[in-house]
Amino acid sequence: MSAAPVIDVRGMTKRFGDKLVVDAFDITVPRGAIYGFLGPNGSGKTTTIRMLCGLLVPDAGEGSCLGFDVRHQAGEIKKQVGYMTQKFSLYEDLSIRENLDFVARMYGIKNRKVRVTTALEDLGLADRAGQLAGTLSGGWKQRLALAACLIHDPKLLLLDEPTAGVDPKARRDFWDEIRRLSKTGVTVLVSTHYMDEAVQCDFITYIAYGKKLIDGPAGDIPAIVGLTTWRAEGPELAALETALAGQPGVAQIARFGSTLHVSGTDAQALETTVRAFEAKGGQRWSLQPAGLEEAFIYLMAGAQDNFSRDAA
Ligand SMILES: Nc1ncnc2c1ncn2[C@@H]1O[C@H](COP(=O)(O)OP(=O)(O)OP(=O)(O)O)[C@@H](O)[C@H]1O
Repeated sequence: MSAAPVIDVRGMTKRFGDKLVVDAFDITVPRGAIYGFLGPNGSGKTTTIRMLCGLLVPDAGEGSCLGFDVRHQAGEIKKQVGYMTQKFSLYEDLSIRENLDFVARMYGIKNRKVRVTTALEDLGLADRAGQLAGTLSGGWKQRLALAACLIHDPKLLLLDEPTAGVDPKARRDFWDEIRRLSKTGVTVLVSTHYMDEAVQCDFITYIAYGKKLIDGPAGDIPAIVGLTTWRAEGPELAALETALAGQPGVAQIARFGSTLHVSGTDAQALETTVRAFEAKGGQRWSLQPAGLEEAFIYLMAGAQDNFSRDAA
């Protein structure tokens, strides 16, 4: 029997004043999946996550999270979800151990001391358990935050831009941990602005202005976005890039190592442009299977603050 989805909601809607921040959002997240949540700043990702874990009451919409009704069983959901907020939300003037112990107390964990000690060991921080959280680097703070949101063994992790501002090595370590958790059956919904994180997800959903625009298995996203990509190799790529900008069919030019990937959604117009450049000689051109990287760059290229016009 296939397991029921861990999140299954429809029509989730939230307004703040007269601003429609999340507009009839649907999502179905299978058990054990890593689901990437992408979108420009201010597109409603945090608001959606907060509705899913019972911290915000939706104005409309229905469904379940971990088998509990999102509208009427928020208390149950909160107990069983691990939510890592965008901003470090632990106590900077408590030590690492004290922070974990505090969170473990809140969840009423049995064998609290043992659990905290295990979490410290898993975190690689057992030697520095007495260090104040406020003195940790960004990467270690993020690991501490992850350990805190795992202390009650949640079956669902909601991670809101968990690696913003941490270095690539810490990000890789973090993702190794996320993949390990996913293999044990933990389900993960993670919002991100990073391509190297998006490519690690099994599914991706993309929202803008509170509306879902794209949703599907990560491998299907390039086809859904509908990009055609041509690859140019050879000398003088910087000059080529400048010359290509704004040409018919060229929506995006991205440098990948020593090649240029030129993409657009109008395959015909793009090919006409590419053939014209090819005829001039200089670079070798080949059609490149559409990849998630190009699709991600394309989606995020329009990523300005969605509601910035309202702030004026
Ligand atoms: N409590 C609130 N009261 C009023 N407006 C809010 C509130 N919370 C969020 N907003 C607004 O709702 C919109 C969506 O915000 P949200 O934080 O959900 O977006 P986001 O996609 O998570 O953004 P980011 O990627 O920058 O974290 C923004 O315009 C934000 O200013």
